[in-house]
Amino acid sequence: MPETAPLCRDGEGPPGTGGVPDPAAAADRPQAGAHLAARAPLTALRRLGTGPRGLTEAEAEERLARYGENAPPEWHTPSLPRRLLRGVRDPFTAVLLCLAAVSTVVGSLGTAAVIAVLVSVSCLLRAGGELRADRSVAGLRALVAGTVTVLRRADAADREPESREVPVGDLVPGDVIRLGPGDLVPADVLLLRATGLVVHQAPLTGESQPLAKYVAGPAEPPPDGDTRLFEQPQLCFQGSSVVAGSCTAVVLATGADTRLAAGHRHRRPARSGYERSVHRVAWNLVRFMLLTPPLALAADAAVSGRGVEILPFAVTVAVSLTPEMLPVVMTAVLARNAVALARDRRVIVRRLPALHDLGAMDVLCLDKTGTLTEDRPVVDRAVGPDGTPDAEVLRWAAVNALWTLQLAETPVPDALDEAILRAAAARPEVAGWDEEHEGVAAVPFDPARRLSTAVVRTPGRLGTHTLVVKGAVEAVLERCALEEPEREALRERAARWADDGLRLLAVATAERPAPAPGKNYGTADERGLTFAGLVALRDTLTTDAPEALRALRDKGVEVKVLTGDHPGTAERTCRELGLDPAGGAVLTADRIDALDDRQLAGAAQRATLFARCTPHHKARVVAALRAAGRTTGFLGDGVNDLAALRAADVGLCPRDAVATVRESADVVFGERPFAALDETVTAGRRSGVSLASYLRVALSSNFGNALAMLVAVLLFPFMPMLPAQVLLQNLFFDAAQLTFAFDRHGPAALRAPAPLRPGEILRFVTVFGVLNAAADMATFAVLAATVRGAAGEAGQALFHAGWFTENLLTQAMVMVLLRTRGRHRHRGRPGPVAWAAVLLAVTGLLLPLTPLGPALGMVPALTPVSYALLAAVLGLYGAALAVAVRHYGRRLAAGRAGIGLAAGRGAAGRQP
Ligand SMILES: Nc1ncnc2c1ncn2[C@@H]1O[C@H](COP(=O)(O)OP(=O)(O)OP(=O)(O)O)[C@@H](O)[C@H]1O
Repeated sequence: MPETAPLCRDGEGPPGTGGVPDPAAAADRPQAGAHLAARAPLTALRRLGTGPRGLTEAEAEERLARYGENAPPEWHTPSLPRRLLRGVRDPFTAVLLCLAAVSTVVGSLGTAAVIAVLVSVSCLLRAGGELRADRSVAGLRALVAGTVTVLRRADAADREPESREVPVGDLVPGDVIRLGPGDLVPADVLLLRATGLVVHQAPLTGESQPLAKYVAGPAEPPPDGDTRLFEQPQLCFQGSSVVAGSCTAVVLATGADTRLAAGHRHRRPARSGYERSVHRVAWNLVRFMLLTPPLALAADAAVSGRGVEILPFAVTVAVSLTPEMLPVVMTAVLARNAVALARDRRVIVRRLPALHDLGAMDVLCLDKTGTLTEDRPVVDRAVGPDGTPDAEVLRWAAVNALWTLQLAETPVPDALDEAILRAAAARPEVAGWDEEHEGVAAVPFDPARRLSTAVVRTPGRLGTHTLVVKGAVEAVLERCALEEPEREALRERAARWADDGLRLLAVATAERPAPAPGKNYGTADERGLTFAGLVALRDTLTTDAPEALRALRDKGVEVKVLTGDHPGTAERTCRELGLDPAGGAVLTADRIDALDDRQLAGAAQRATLFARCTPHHKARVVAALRAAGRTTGFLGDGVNDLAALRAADVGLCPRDAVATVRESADVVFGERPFAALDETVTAGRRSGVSLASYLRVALSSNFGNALAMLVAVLLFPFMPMLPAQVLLQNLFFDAAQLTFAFDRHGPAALRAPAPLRPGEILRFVTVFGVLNAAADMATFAVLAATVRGAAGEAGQALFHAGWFTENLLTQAMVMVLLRTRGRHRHRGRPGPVAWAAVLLAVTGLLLPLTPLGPALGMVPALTPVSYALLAAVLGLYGAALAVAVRHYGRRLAAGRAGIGLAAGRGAAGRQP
């Protein structure tokens, strides 16, 4: 807050109008917010057919029927046709459609028809899967839907409104609501009163700097155009969040009429880290696919002089590279794990792809208060400047808590204020504290300033006001008129108590002459204060936190604590949790400030505890960890955690977190977070491992086949497989791969974070693709040597049948052997992938024998010698695959350990 920022005076809001709604005047449509905002609050209230005391229940009900539910735009899921259209925009589908067009032009209608079937099946499966997944997420979202504090009256005769919580969806234009720190602005609203209000409007404007909002004076010019509208001080919009301060406001527009809904229609959701990795792999493949037909044509023309007659085959090779089932498997895996988490552990995954990031997470940052502690602190003692018990200190602390709560109209007190009010109410030595003072002005608690201020009339001294300031020890002491040694001694006492695990608040007061009418208090008045004393509070650790954090560390997730609290208190908490803060040095906010981003990336990796953090520090630390290549999660519950939560790869919060945090989090825990943390991470890993398995299997098999076909077309004077055969076996392989969505994994595969590294996947695909192509080449050699008259039509039909069978058998083998990375094999009953592989192998063996075989140009009349030789090729390929997978798994493990060591050493060498 700037030094001159005003402290709001009580009663600055519009005077009451009697609140009788004027139905005849309620002609303004709710979306006409701009011109309503240009009017004085009273005129706007009248136009909306409401008053400062809100609507009656009957009016609210009638308006709800008229304007509909106040559902945020992201709750509206697109229809099936819209999803189908979106599926066509997928790069693979687009390439397939281009290839179908080329096939049609060159007269290969069969190929075009099969591609069309492939595209339709994959688009339908994908759209259906997405629809199901979105429905589940919408259902889960409803479980964490927020509420808002609204003023409503039972009927028109009822003069005093009741302030109560209603679901955000029930809000209607004309409702009068109250918002406090951490609240999400639930609709487009016009401020009636505001105290120190600061909102974050990034979801609407992209502007990351929070903006002060206040009730504009009559001299303010009216708004013109949308950009100005967001800057209007008296307007707040759905989707913004309250960073600090509080307000009473009237609802102008809800649901589809809000500015957020209007903007949302044109916005695409941002991609998660995991989605970006998949996208990178996909684009590499698309490039290869686009290169394939011209390459095949050119090479064939050079070697055997054939022309465009091989184009259908070249197109088919490109088609066979596509992992058509990628979107389907991805959506199905995510939805399945998310639904299981919600059902079994009451964990709600609000953004499905976040589950992958959770699986890849290797560092989890936690805020202390409310997450690691129970958030029900109790006052332990209150002492004066000399360290002896002093009831006056508790009295002033309670006065501050009461009046900041009342004047700032914060909907609920925070845990520390609540504890102070409880203690003051229970102690006879401070009896009457709540009647002695009358509040004048207040600035509620702000985590960036770390203090709150109330101004009260001084009893018995007309024209004198008392400023009561309460907050973090350092923040209050630096505003007190103290000699340096005295200040230092107080700091040391606070540090000693903090080491004992006590949470400390300092209290200071100052008497000031009441300002002249029209003049406000400013933050500059919070100087030269008289130190009153310290209030010490005790907080207990969440019982299941130590065990859950140990389990997490055993799974390779590093734990770091980021807190606004005193380093001593936080260090003690860390020790009780089994974390060793001293091992990596405690980073306090002032040390963080002294580091640039690069230095912070190193220091943040080493430290376990970050104390005295403002929201900005927490976000910087999270961003620094991400910049250092760590997949970072953040678990927090307060408004001071919001920026960090948004900066993290994956944001987590408990269900009772403040509304903005709940809306920004990717994962919301329905019950105690630590009871379900382990399983949530495991579910994330399960989906990450499933998807990586699918990519490994699909891509290396497709790549190997394409490579073999390209070489074969150059070696043989005929096509090694007819386009229809390639596409059919592609279809069978695709169908079998759908089972990856239901794959089971052994504990070993889930023991470490499961990131998707595009480079690693592409290297794997290249190595195993070449191995696959080598097996195919060996098959060609066997068939060429044993099939007599291969150049003739009958010989070709034999050749095709032989390769068709061998190809499906190798694909089945790849599904089983490349599914895991050697060491991670799941032991026990065969899972769905194994069964699908068996079915695929049986199809490969039997299909050429059915009437479909000859219809597709295959005659399976191979000699026993051919069969024996093909079996030998398969056996050798299987053995080579098993050895390569084992070797690869070992190298990967060694490489990761090496990387880990190197990073650790490097980081240790760089001191900030
Ligand atoms: N209601 C309050 N009034 C005055 N001072 C407060 C109040 N709440 C917190 N403080 C002070 O401000 C400091 C920072 O508070 P903040 O809410 O940012 O973090 P925290 O609650 O200490 O920890 P965490 O970041 O783990 O949630 C607190 O340690 C405390 O000293």
